[in-house]
Amino acid sequence: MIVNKTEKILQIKEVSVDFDLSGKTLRAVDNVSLDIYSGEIFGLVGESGSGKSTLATAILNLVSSPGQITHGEILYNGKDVLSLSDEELRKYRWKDVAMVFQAAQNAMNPVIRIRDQVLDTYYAHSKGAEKQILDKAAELMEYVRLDPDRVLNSYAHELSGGMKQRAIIALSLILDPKVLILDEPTTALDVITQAYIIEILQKIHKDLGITMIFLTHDVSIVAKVADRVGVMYAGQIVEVGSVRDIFYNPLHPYTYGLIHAAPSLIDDISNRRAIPGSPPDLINPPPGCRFNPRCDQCIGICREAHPSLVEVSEGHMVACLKYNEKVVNL
Ligand SMILES: Nc1ncnc2c1ncn2[C@@H]1O[C@H](COP(=O)(O)OP(=O)(O)OP(=O)(O)O)[C@@H](O)[C@H]1O
Repeated sequence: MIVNKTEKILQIKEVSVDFDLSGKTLRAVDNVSLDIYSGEIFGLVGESGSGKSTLATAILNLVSSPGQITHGEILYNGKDVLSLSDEELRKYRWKDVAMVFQAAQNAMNPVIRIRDQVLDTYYAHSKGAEKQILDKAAELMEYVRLDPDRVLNSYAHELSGGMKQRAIIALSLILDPKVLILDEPTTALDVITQAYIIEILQKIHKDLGITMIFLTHDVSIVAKVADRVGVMYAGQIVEVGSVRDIFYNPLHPYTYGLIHAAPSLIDDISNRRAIPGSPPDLINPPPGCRFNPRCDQCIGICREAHPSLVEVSEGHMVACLKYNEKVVNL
């Protein structure tokens, strides 16, 4: 797949999302700016609670109470997503940008057959003849290597976890979205099924030219599939770069820690190093760099000054005071 680095299909500009929790504000996404290029696979990695899912729901303008997008702009092909009418939003979701939610298998409707879930989804976002929609659903089921007759006539509980996940991926493609967001698409599946689903997603990407955003805490998946990677920590983007930049030349101590904490089957487990401590409470994050309490390279200024995201080489950006010019020159 050729990535067109000049065509930004999504532009996320200084977006913040707050959750109002009994008078206290939890900022789950803090001033995030990110461009997604047409045709790429973008991997967004970070520990649980770093804000990946919240950012994805913001892209769909689907943040629900007590959450709210409190700042910023999201553009899809230049169109302002946050000011779309309800009708425009219905079309935008699924037709322009579709999302496979985390643990979506468990959220399938247990009392209707998959074929009816396909039709319900389709009619919630568009119009069409039933036969045509079901023919297309059958094609997509075959595409994800499921038996269309069997699956379309099944209830969710009649399918294995891996089959349900593939059925949901097929369903997410029913309205030909241009961008597909996958939130932990392989979590809770065994490693063989994980590899199978990743292979199917890579084929979908190659054949359909669809832009994909993978949200995951599993850096090994991202290393395998992504063109570019964004690293999130405590609601902020701390590093963005090509997969090569991130895995061969990680600049942020958190990125380095995340990569070196990941278990590998071929590597000696004793080489793995867990990142000490845990992510901060987002209601009351530490001043300065949010990673400073866990960072082995922390210097005094890191507890006071907030690092901004700076470009250190083409397309490789990092938010660490070591790379902020004024601080480096101190
Ligand atoms: N509906 C909600 N109400 C209150 N707080 C929320 C809500 N949804 C998310 N949060 C908070 O926002 C922060 C970011 O959560 P989010 O689910 O976006 O992270 P994540 O990186 O996707 O993690 P995970 O992979 O575990 O879902 C967390 O502190 C979480 O507790």
